[in-house]
Amino acid sequence: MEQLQASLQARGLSVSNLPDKGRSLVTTKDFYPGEVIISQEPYVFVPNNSLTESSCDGCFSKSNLKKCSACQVVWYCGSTCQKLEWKLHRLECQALAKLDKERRKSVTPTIRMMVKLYLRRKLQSERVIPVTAIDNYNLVEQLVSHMLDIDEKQLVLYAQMANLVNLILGCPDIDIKEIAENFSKIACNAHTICDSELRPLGTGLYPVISIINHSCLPNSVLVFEGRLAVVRAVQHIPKDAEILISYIETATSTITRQKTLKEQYLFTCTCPCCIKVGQHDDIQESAILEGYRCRDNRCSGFLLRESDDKGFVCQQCGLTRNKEEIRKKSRDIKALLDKAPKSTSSGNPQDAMILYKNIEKLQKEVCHPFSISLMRTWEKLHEILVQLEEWKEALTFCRLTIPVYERVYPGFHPLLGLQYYSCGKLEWLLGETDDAIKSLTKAVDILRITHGTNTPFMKELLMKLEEARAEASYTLSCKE
Ligand SMILES: C[S@@+](CC[C@H](N)C(=O)[O-])C[C@H]1O[C@@H](n2cnc3c(N)ncnc32)[C@H](O)[C@@H]1O
Repeated sequence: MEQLQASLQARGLSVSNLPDKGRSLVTTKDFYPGEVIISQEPYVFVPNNSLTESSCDGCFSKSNLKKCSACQVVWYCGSTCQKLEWKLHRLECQALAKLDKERRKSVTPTIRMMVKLYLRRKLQSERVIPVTAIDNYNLVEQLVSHMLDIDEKQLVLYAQMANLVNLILGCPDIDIKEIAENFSKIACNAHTICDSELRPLGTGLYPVISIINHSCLPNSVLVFEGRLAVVRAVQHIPKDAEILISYIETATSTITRQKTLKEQYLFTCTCPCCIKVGQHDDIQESAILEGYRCRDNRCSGFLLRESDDKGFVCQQCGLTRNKEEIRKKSRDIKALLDKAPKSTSSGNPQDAMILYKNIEKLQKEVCHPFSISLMRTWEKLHEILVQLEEWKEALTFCRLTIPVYERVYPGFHPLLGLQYYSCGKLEWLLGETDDAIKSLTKAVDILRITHGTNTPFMKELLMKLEEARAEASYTLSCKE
C-alpha cells in the first residue's frame, strides 16, 4: 500500500477511505479537461471470444487469425502478439491442452480470466514477470468482493466455476473459496475493454483503475487504447477531489440506473443525479425517457399515471391516454423487438430494416419523442442503413438521435462525440460539406477531451475535418 501511495503521489493522486464507498482515488493536485489522470495495463485480460467469433489474444484483431495448435482454444493474429503473450500462455496452454474436447468448450472468457490470474500470480511470485507498485497480486487481494452480499444461487455458480478453474490449473492446494471470491471480485471490478468507438472487445482487470468509484455525473472518463486503460478528466478537477467515472450506460431513468448499480455493483448510488430520485424534476425526466407520449401529436407533454390507475394524463395539455390502448401497442412493439435478433443475425439487412421501421412506427405512437427506446431504434436503423449503403436515410436517423443524446449525456461524453462523428462522416460522403464541418468540429471538441489527440482514431478524425475545411475553402475560392 505504501508503494502504491508513493507511485500515485508522483501522479498527483492518493487512495483514501470514504465511509460509504470504501477506497477512493483522490487528487492531490488540479487536473484539467482532457488531461490523463492515470493509465494502466491490465493485470489480466481476455478477448470476448465465443464459439462463433474469435479475436487475437494480444490485440483483439479479428483478421489473419490462427489458432494455437497446442491448446486449440486461443487465437493470435501473428507471431508478434503470440511472442508478447508467450510467458503466460505457455503455462495456460499446457493446462488447456490437457483438457478433453468437450471440457475445452466450457472454457469461457471468464474462466480463462481466472486461470490467467492465478498463472500470472505464479509467474510474478517466481519473478519470471516483474512486480511493480501498480502491477502486483496484492492489489487484486485488496479489491472488494461483496461476498457477504451476493445471493446463494450466485455463490453456487461461482463455486462450480471455481472447481473448473481448479481442474484446469491442476493445483489442488488452491482454495476453491478464494477462487469463488475472485470471481465475485471480477464481477464488480473488471472493466469491459472497448475500441475507440466504444465497441466491446474484451474484459480486463485493472486493480488501480478499480479503486475509482462511480458517479452517474462523473468528472472523468475511462477509454482504452488497445488494452491500455486511460482515465481522462472531462472537467476541471480541483485538488482533494474524488476521481469518479461511470460504470454504466447513464442514458436511463434514475430508477433504472440505481437498479443496475445495485444488481451488478451492490451499492446504492447517491451521486448528485441519484439523490434527486422521486423529486418532481426526476419524475418528469423519467417519464420523458422511459414513458409515453401525448395522444395529441402536436403536444410534447409527458404523461403520468392517473390517480385511479386507469390511464395516463398529459402534464401539459391534460389529455388522457387509456392504459389498455398503451398496453396493447407496447405488447405489439415487444413482439416485433423479440423477432429483431433473429432478423439482424439472419444476415439480411433489408429484412432487418423493414422490421425496425415497423417498430419505429409503433414506438412513435406510444413513446415520448425523447424516449430512449425510440432512440435505440433510430440507432439500429442508422446502423442497418449504413450497412445497406443508404447514406441519405442513414443520416436522417443519425440526426434524429442527436437531440436525445444531447439531453441524456453531459457535454463531454464520448458517445455524444462519436454520434457527431457518425453524422459528420455521412454528411461528408453526401457532399454536405458545411454540415460535415459543423458535425466534425463538434466531434473533435468532445473527443479530444475524452480520447486525447494522439491515437490513430483521433488522427483520422482530425484529418477528415481538415479535408472538409480545405474543400469548403476551395469551393468558396472557386465561387469568388
Ligand atoms: C470498482 S470498486 C471501487 C473501489 C472500491 N470502493 C474499493 O474499496 O475497492 C466498486 C465498488 O465500490 C463501491 N462503490 C463504487 N462507487 C460507489 C458509490 N458511488 N457509492 C457507494 N459505493 C460505491 C461499491 O461497493 C462497488 O461495488
